[in-house]
Amino acid sequence: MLLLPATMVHLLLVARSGPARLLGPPPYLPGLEALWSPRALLLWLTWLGLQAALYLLPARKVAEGQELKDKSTLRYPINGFQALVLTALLVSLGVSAGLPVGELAEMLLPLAFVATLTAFIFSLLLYLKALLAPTSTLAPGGNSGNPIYDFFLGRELNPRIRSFDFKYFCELRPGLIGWVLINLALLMKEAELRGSPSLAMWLVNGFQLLYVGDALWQEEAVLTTMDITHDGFGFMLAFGDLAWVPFTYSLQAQFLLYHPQPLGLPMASVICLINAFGFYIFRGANSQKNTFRKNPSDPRVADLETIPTATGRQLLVSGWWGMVRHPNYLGDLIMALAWSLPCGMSHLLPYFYLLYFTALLVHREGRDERQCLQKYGLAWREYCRRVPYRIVPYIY
Ligand SMILES: NC(=O)C1=CN([C@@H]2O[C@H](COP(=O)(O)OP(=O)(O)OC[C@H]3O[C@@H](n4cnc5c(N)ncnc54)[C@H](OP(=O)(O)O)[C@@H]3O)[C@@H](O)[C@H]2O)C=CC1
Ligand SMILES: CC(C)CCC[C@@H](C)[C@H]1CC=C2C3=C(CC[C@@]21C)[C@@]1(C)CC[C@H](O)C[C@@H]1CC3
Repeated sequence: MLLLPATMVHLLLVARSGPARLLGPPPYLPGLEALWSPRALLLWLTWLGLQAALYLLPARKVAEGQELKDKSTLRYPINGFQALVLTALLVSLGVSAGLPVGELAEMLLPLAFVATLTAFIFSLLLYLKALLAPTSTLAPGGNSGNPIYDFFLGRELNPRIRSFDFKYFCELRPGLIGWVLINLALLMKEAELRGSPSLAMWLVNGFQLLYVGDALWQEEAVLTTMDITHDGFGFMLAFGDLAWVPFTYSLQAQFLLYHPQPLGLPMASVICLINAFGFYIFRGANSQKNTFRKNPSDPRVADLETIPTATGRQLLVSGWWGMVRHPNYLGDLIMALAWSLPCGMSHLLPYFYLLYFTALLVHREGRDERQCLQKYGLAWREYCRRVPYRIVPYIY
């Protein structure tokens, strides 16, 4: 809990330092005056308020989540993409009225600090709220009796006030949309400093906007992820969603602002192809599974080979899910590589996301395997026999 915020601050400091050495010591230790700013606090609270207001707007659809322990289901508004578009409109209006969005680039440190503070306070409130929650609403993990462990993992599965779902809100809105807004601010700052944004900055902005736009367009799919169906809402997700995502996922754009990299058109085209290839696998695999889970007789998936399980559900064993057991992770990792390549090969720092993400997905894959083995038993073993590789064909 201390190491994660410290790592984030280290990354922010190193990205703006001359040598930009990921593995070196931080260039300096920031004093409280560099971290604390009432303006950053006000900006951050306004941002959270705006995203909460957009969440409460009428949605194009209200989706039902997975069945809970007590056989009930929760309802979720599907209006994340709408929130992204409305935020973009508001930011465009602000920019045309002279709002200095580029200045955000200089406020990242105090903003990351207030986001971390918010995550700590929020997690504490969530922990206290869980003390009053009925046992049926608690998450399978995160209720060990060890307060530090439970504070980290989160005790309540879907903490809500009326229909406002805190975990679902945080997972997709303030952090994910904040990430692309920070990228945009870095792009505008670069244009201000150097006359126009570099090609590398355009690519990083474009690729990551595509990723975030896609996540919000496919918002309903998040309802079946283990974060929503299995994990409690505690410090790990609160900090991950509110601070880690916007301030470390934008590291490549931060690096480019302080360390401009030459990028020619031929190399840029190759990088675009790599991103497109990763996105094709990522989206293809995710859509195939989502379509199949919604309706196995859908003509787009009806011809795929499957393994029956004792639960009545089937497992896909051909198509994307017959290639490796987590084809979506493979696509995601290929995209992560494409986001770092525009930053050149001179530094390790822009590759931090790729390294961290590999570790996160390998760990996540292990967790998912254990849950699937528990859920599907012998059928899962048969699936593993038929599809022996986890993420990368013939390698892992
Ligand atoms: N950028 C980031 O920081 C992160 C991105 N992600 C991305 O989010 C997306 C969702 O990831 P995540 O929730 O981890 O995992 P998945 O979308 O891969 O979901 C795993 C679930 O899929 C179902 N499943 C597994 N194998 C099969 C099969 N052969 N046939 C049918 N169903 C199967 C099982 O659930 P069931 O059988 O119950 O349906 C399993 O529990 C991924 O694309 C991932 O890359 C994830 C984490 C972080
Ligand atoms: C702080 C820790 C080291 C780890 C925190 C993990 C979180 C940052 C991630 C856990 C699962 C996530 C998902 C996404 C973003 C990152 C977190 C919140 C997506 C929303 C990214 C876009 C994809 O299309 C869907 C993802 C679902 C899981």
